[in-house]
Amino acid sequence: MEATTTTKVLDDFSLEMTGKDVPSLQQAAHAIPQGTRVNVTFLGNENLQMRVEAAKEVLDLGFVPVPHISARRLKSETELCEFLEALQQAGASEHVFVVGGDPATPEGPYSDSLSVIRTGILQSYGVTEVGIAGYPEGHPDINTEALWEHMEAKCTSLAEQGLGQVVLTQFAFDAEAVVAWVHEVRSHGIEADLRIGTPGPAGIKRLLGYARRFGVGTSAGIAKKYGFSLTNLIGTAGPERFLKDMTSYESITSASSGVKAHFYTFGGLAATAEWVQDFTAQA
Ligand SMILES: NC(=O)C1=CN([C@@H]2O[C@H](COP(=O)(O)OP(=O)(O)OC[C@H]3O[C@@H](n4cnc5c(N)ncnc54)[C@H](O)[C@@H]3O)[C@@H](O)[C@H]2O)C=CC1
Ligand SMILES: Nc1nc(=O)c2c([nH]1)NC[C@@H]1CN(c3ccc(C(=O)N[C@@H](CCC(=O)O)C(=O)O)cc3)CN21
Repeated sequence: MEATTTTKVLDDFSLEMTGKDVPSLQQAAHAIPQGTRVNVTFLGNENLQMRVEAAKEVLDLGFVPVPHISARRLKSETELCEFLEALQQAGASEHVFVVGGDPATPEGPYSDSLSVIRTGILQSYGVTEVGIAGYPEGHPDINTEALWEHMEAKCTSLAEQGLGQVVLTQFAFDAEAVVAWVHEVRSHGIEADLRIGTPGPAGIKRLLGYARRFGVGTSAGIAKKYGFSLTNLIGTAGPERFLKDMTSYESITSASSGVKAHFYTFGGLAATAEWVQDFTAQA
């Protein structure tokens, strides 16, 4: 009974890969349902060609590519247009995720995702749906009020442009924080689907490293939620407990919740895909 509701958020789950993960995606493909959305990150150490080739491979393997666009990493409007053009030619421009980007100073004309959305040029390259970021555990450098203001402004602009919207969250470890955040999103009148960033199974050291890098939670808090000891970091940890805790709330599992899981794979695409497969089969 409990397992069935837990796995409901795994229906139509999505995954994330980097441009370097193309061989891993090929290896993992057997374990991923056709039509699954696969997001392609926009990392500073990868280029347009790698991002486009990854999106194309996602498509060729029968999945739905969701390329990321990092506003602050774009050096010019030309770079934005070149990327969108290449994606459109590959048939991979329908869904995109537009995010601010980590550079402390913007590298070009866009200081935030709203300015990319407001250019109004996304749909001229075949974009029909835009993902935006959400932060159930807050953001280390952006105050919470600004996050809500920007989320509302982005949703308004997308609606005005007739573009679909989905909120994809930063990965989280605290199920209660996610549940509270889902309520808050809805109380802001935002009806978009919510894809909850979930860490795929990974070595504990690696998980804590990514959490520190992106300012999510604290090691002590994560250890407590996941039930491991900070004195022994050997071994891997998966999101079983996080998903079970989150889906013990009807607001998450009800048919109208619009809540789905999105897995950050942290270099373990096949491990994550197989984990979802096993977890669903055991339920
Ligand atoms: N959620 C995720 O999966 C990912 C999140 N990020 C990071 O999330 C942050 C914000 O992205 P969005 O939510 O799209 O915000 P946004 O672009 O909608 O901006 C919201 C507010 O935060 C400010 N801001 C944006 N990026 C900033 C930064 N790096 N440093 C300081 N202030 C910043 C903007 O000027 C604006 O006032 C960025 O740092 C981004 O790199 C990056 C990649 C993936
Ligand atoms: N603020 C913020 N910025 C981000 O860039 C970001 C987030 N948050 N949240 C999670 C996603 C996941 N992201 C990433 C970023 C880098 C790798 C990465 O460095 N991968 C290695 C290979 C894997 C490894 O060895 O750990 C690589 O070489 O690219 C993976 C996922 C980026 N993302």
